[in-house]
Amino acid sequence: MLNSLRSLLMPDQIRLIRSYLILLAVSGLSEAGTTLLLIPVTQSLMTHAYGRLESWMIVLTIAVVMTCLLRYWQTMRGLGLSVTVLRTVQSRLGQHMVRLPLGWFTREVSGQVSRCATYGAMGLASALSHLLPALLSDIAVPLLTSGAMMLLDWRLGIVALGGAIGVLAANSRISKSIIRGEAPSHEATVTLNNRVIEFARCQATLRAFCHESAAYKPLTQALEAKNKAGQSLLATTFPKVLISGLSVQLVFALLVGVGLYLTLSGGLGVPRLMAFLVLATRFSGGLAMLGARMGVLGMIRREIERIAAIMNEPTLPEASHRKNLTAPGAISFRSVDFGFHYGDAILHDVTFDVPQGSVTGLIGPSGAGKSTLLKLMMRFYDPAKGQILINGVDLRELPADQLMDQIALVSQDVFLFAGSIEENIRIGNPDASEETWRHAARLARVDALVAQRRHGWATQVGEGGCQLSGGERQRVALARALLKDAPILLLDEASSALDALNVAAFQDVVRQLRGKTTIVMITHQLETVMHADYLLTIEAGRIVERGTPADCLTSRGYFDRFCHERRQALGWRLTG
Ligand SMILES: Nc1ncnc2c1ncn2[C@@H]1O[C@H](COP(=O)(O)OP(=O)(O)OP(=O)(O)O)[C@@H](O)[C@H]1O
Repeated sequence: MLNSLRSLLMPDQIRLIRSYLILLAVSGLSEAGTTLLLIPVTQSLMTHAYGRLESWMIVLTIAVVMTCLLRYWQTMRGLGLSVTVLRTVQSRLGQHMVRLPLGWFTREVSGQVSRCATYGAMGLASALSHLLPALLSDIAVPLLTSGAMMLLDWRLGIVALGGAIGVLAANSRISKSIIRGEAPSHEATVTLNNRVIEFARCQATLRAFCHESAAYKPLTQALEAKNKAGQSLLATTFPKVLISGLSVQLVFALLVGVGLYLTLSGGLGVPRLMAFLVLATRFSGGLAMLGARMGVLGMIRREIERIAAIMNEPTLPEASHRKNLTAPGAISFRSVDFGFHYGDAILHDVTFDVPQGSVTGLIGPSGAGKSTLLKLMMRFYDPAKGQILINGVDLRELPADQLMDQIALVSQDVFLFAGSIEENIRIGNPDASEETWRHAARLARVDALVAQRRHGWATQVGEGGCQLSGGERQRVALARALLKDAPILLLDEASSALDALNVAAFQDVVRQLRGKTTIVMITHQLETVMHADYLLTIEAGRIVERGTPADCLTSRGYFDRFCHERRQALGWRLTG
């Protein structure tokens, strides 16, 4: 467990946990020692030795006060530590996830991640502040009380120790089998989380295609599966918990029986029997709690292992030193092969150069691999073979932040953060002056859209930008990308959702940046393509044409067909 914790926490936090454990042990010993003082107190009481009783009562009072103070100190330390640990685990999880290859973020991990970041991290934090103190005290109490019984009569001590070992061994087996049985319930919970996220995200599609979105079948099935898994966990756990409780009661009965037998046979006086019964009650209470908490600890250990498994997912190897990029903006692909999954090739032997400051149009049929090329330029994935270079430097040799400084992206699926239009644009460069960001917004024609809104720049865009139209979202995203002022601008279908007027405005932006910024754009707009300096045509993951639009036309391949189809469509629209 400590090993898993090491991968989640900072070394100084591990040290803090160690010193906290020592404090817990001291506090647990103090509590158990206080319990032990009940022996002389009870004995003095039973033998009417009131003088000694008074002295023992003073010692007991001091011990109780000390235990309370230690408890208070330990509680405060525990709470502070649990808050720190919760924050650390959640932020390290976040930091790690931004370095994972995008391929890891399939839909099916969102439920697992959200469970780990909330339930798992909270479980770990509360284990430190609540479970561990109780657990240590549960360990200390049976240990010390059985030691005290040993002092009263060695036979009682032996029975207590033997009983404790038997109960703990049984409980360890029981908690292991409960944890094994919990796996299907955990899987069902993760699946349910995934379905709930999907249900919330895909409401529009659900309403359009499912007559009753409330009865979305995969969600209903996931709920049923979760219920079934929960019930079956309960059914298998209940008898085990019962056995665990019974085993403690058996040990208690055995202790009482042996105590009574020893008293009746004259081996133990009544005052000692009374002291023993007090100890036996405390002993069995502690033992019962220990059994229950061992099970909870096992569950939390599983949660820690699940978080650690995410933290151990290999990140994309990253260079630590920034490189000197003398003329940033040039992009080169050298014999690149790529597939999202092992053995599944999407791009084959892709080689091309994009000169610095040029405008390059990327065209090709749907599914040919155009967006994948842009994702590789952003290093969302590494190629299986070959090299991708920016200004002659392999992407793998650039630290992630330096690479991200080089590139701005307007993707196919524009994502805006819940907040105002202004905030969404300023994400592109939070330090930009008002004049600069407004200039970027004007270039992307966001000012026109803002002019129609009552709240102007403060207009809220909603989660993911849902309160804006597709074209409006793209203009805000374009302004954000322009504000970043990166040497490379990648545009993926950025004009597909814009109307004719906005397409023209969009082309204006491209014209304005030509020569200063390297632009690679995926577009299906004929006019935009014709204004590109160079074209790259990709079919089935292979570059089949490259050169100026005029060069590509002469090869009478995909680009020729593309122009023909667009002109026909235009003619159809004009006459239809
Ligand atoms: N995350 C992914 N995992 C597995 N396969 C993927 C993934 N993303 C894309 N693909 C597959 O890779 C291929 C290329 O996809 P890509 O999105 O690059 O095509 P595209 O040329 O941009 O298409 P479009 O013009 O329709 O957007 C497709 O067959 C697609 O199914």
